[in-house]
Amino acid sequence: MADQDTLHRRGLLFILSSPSGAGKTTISRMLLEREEDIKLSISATTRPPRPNEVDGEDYYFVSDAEFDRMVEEDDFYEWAHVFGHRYGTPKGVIRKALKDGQDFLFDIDWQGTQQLKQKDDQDVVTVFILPPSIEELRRRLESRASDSPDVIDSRMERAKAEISHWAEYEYVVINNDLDACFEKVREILAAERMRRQRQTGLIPFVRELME
Ligand SMILES: Nc1nc2c(ncn2[C@@H]2O[C@H](COP(=O)(O)OP(=O)(O)O)[C@@H](O)[C@H]2O)c(=O)[nH]1
Ligand SMILES: Nc1ncnc2c1ncn2[C@@H]1O[C@H](COP(=O)(O)OP(=O)(O)O)[C@@H](O)[C@H]1O
Repeated sequence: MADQDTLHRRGLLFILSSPSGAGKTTISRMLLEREEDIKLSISATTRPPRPNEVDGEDYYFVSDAEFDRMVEEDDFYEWAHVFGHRYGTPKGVIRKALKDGQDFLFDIDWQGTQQLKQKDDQDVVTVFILPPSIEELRRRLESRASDSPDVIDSRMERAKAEISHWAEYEYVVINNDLDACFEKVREILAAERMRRQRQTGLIPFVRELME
């Protein structure tokens, strides 16, 4: 947002994707806690909540019928089937807030990333988080202890498919040491905020020099 050290600029859509278990939820939470002026884009999903999840904070947990209605009413920027459930990004206030310089964080998969890039390539920044190894990915999924062994197996299969899309992203960061990974993600955000194309206003002395 505009202050004495920054020019007025458009907001950006900061997308973090990773195979399930690589750490994007953890990194998203750190970013929202420690970084000012970025809001989470909260998705709607037909998946049931996990015990620690809160409706309206982690997701909008909706029924199949409600999701159908939202699709019919064109309420989504994009939506996709993932693990047998549906997930979508409600348009809500996003478009207007971008103009005012509000940044949004998206924790979405490669399908959603492709759709958002098609709709709004200039505002999108894409970051892919990789685990240090496949074995470590399985360990993390097991340590999260929120899924049955069958679900973990299917998440591992899906992880391999998700990883095959890594080359479609602008940035790739390996989540080995959590704090180091977080700092890299934060540096990407800081640099992207300063891109000249995002600046929509000139400070007076620059405008005078341009005249
Ligand atoms: N396309 C799309 N994918 C989403 C959306 N919200 C979440 N996802 C993806 O759905 C997948 C499953 O999410 P979740 O059930 O929370 O498990 P997670 O793997 O622990 O994040 C993840 O890959 C998310 O990135 C959305 O709005 N659109
Ligand atoms: N760098 C890391 N080292 C060790 N464990 C991690 C690291 N990053 C995340 N984890 C743990 O791995 C599990 C999966 O992380 P999570 O953020 O839920 O992944 P995702 O959202 O990508 O599915 C969680 O239990 C989390 O605490």
